[in-house]
Amino acid sequence: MSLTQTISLEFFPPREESARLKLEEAARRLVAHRPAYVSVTYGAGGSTRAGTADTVKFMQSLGCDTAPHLSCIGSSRAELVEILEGYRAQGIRRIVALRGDLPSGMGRHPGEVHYADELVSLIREHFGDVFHIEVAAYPEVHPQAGSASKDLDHFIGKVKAGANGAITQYFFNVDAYFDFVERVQGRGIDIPIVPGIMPITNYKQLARFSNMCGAEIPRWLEARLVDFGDDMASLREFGADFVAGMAQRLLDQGAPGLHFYTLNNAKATLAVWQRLNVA
Ligand SMILES: NC(=O)C1=CN([C@@H]2O[C@H](COP(=O)(O)OP(=O)(O)OC[C@H]3O[C@@H](n4cnc5c(N)ncnc54)[C@H](O)[C@@H]3O)[C@@H](O)[C@H]2O)C=CC1
Ligand SMILES: Nc1nc(=O)c2c([nH]1)NC[C@@H]1CN(c3ccc(C(=O)N[C@@H](CCC(=O)O)C(=O)O)cc3)CN21
Repeated sequence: MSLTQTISLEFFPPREESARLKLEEAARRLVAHRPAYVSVTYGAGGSTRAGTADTVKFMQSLGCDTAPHLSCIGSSRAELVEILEGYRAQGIRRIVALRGDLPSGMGRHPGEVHYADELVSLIREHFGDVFHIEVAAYPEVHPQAGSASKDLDHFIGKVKAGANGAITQYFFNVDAYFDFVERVQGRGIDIPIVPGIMPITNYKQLARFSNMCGAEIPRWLEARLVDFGDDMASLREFGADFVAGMAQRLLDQGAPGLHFYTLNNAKATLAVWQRLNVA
């Protein structure tokens, strides 16, 4: 790793007491390695806005630079501004600005702010440069995008609206990442685009989520993962080797850092780090 490459972590708000203890333990273990910042999801997997606020406070209590995710879908401008005012008052200076996932079965989504670029504009309009803003990027193309080029245009729109950096959807094809970065740079944009890294610990869960969010599991990788069946220990070992190999190539070929989707599980992320030589 070079000195400028950053490691950041993502957590999600727990839904119940046992999950809260798990999150707190995982966060303490991972934060000991001093990530550049941590992010906390909003609305993912049935979590609530209050859950994000609590988890954000907990991460701040550990001394972390903390970036709450903020989804705009279904919220009014006034609600979004109110949330941001609260964050500013509690010392938050970094936001991950997202559209958010559409509740399934809905057609055109309600609310006043429909896409992430409008949320970025709203933040800049009301708060100037108070917040450092990260947005999402899709090296394998967002599943709801009309085309790869339209998706790229929408990404550029978010940057022009004022985003400082981007975190990618997870992927298992390194070439897709570098192709995306090249296309963005070809449009004269040079914000850091940090690969989002998903540890592999559970094939069925990974397959379900990947199908939903449009991340491709390459055929050969899927076949290898399926082969482990119920042998979770071997699958985790193979998964950590694979993800670490990919992460190392990303760093070696110039990615500006790595953002780990920890899923509130310290072990899986630590297993990748051990193989990476970053601790
Ligand atoms: N780092 C993270 O937390 C990541 C989160 N996600 C999730 O993915 C979901 C999608 O959010 P974002 O990427 O922020 O949404 P976005 O608003 O940037 O894009 C969503 C979709 O709408 C299209 N689109 C964007 N602007 C448009 C416009 N003006 N007109 C027509 N179509 C437009 C895009 O091409 C894309 O298909 C979020 O729920 C987010 O949580 C995905 C990847 C990484
Ligand atoms: N479209 C989309 N929405 C998101 O919320 C999102 C992304 N993409 N990509 C990046 C990260 C990854 N996120 C994820 C990825 C997987 C699970 C997942 O597998 N959840 C489990 C439950 C996890 C647990 O409770 O331990 C599940 O079965 O759905 C959750 C959030 C959240 N982020």
